[in-house]
Amino acid sequence: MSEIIVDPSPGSNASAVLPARPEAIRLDPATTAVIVVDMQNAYASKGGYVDEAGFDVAPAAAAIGRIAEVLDTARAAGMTVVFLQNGWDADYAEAGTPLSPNFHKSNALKTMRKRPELSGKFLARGGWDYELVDALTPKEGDLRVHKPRYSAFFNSQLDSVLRARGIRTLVFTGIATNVCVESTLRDGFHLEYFGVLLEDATHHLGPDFIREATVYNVEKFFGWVSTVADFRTAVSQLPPPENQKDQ
Ligand SMILES: C/C(=C/NC(N)=O)C(=O)O
Repeated sequence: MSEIIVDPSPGSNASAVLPARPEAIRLDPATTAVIVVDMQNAYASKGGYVDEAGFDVAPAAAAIGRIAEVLDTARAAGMTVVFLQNGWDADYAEAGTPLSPNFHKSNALKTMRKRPELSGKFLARGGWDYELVDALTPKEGDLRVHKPRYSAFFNSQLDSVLRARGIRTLVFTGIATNVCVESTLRDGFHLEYFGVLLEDATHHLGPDFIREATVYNVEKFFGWVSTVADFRTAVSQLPPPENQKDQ
């Protein structure tokens, strides 16, 4: 039996076949975006929100290195890179009132209410916590999209930014595997995007079984699962895009 290769953009003349579970998937750089989910100090640095709320941020360091590798490979192939940044305005109007479930479920808001000395510190635009980690600074041509909830498809510019570029496939990296990464990949599925999770370029919040649950969900129901090494091997074989030739 021949290998099944899922092809989100049939007819493209330059594409890479990414080994993935449950099937290989074809990546056309013109219609593929790498999505970097919330690689902000809040989620990946000591002293940020997640650390202060009692989660382990140490494993984020390994994810940062692997994401940097993915981005170098993607940019060299001419893929779109989108950095998502989670948070709200400095007055927290976007965070919601007690009529919003976010007010009650956000661990950032809860931690600040419990420890008033931290008030105004977490996930506020303009603050250190909201900023991307230094090691993952966007380069020329990369896009940044602000998001106020776990799924980047709600109350954000993401869908129109992707549609305007003809993007069909989203390759996911970032934090947290089981919260914003999974929420965004799931909503992308319902909007007809093909979602690929690079499982070792993400970090989860909570016990390890929750990471396994996300990987299972993606592989079985919502998309495809692959690795940084397979992404690098497959995508680095592509010719450089026209605008990068002879440079
Ligand atoms: C818990 C949490 C997750 N965010 C994310 N980027 O996955 C939060 O924002 O409070």
